[in-house]
Amino acid sequence: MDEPAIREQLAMLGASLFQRGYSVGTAGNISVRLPDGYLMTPTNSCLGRLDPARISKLGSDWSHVGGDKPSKEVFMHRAVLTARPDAGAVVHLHSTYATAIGCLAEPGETAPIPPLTPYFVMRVGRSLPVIRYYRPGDAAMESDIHEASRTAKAVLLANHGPVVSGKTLADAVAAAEELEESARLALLLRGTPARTLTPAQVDDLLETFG
Ligand SMILES: O=C(O)[C@@H](O)C(=O)COP(=O)(O)O
Ligand SMILES: [Zn+2]
Repeated sequence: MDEPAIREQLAMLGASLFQRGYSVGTAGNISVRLPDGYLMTPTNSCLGRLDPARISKLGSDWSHVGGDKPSKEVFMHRAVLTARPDAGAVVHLHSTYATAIGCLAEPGETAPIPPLTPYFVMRVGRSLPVIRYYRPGDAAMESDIHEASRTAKAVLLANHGPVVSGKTLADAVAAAEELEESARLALLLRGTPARTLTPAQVDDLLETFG
């Protein structure tokens, strides 16, 4: 896909997330890797009303080269995209159930959502590291997120929300949606003797689809 098509897709998927309640107000931000840099949602923009032409463009050195002022979370996105060379996009949301889990889990935990269903394992993977609280936009979060992202497709920011990567923008959005539904399921089943997938079943999924 060329850059104009990616800009259109970003606006379309942002609107889709917004319309289905995965993002409210001006919460969340999205980045996409390009051959010559990155696209990023502008700061204080609503994912539901992105103008493709005004989406921020950053150069390969992450400097702002076009469009509106980028999200204040450039460091968050840079942390993931530099740790995961195969990742083409990053989606950060404040989706309700994942954020709730991020308020319950201890920083340092790596599996705050149990492997209840195959699709969670297939989309998000074995681990979802919980990163300690940082003030939104704090550049200090970059090294923690970078380190955790070397071995995890997604991380959960304590008391803030999920940060999810994917090979493509569509993959990252699908994984963010799956993470939210799995968080919802985990909270629905909290305190019950729900059966989880076994380690062997998780291994089998990752070997087959990972
Ligand atoms: O939580 C925050 O403030 C940010 O992480 C966020 O979600 C929106 O910030 P901008 O992308 O700068 O609008
Ligand atoms: Zn945020």
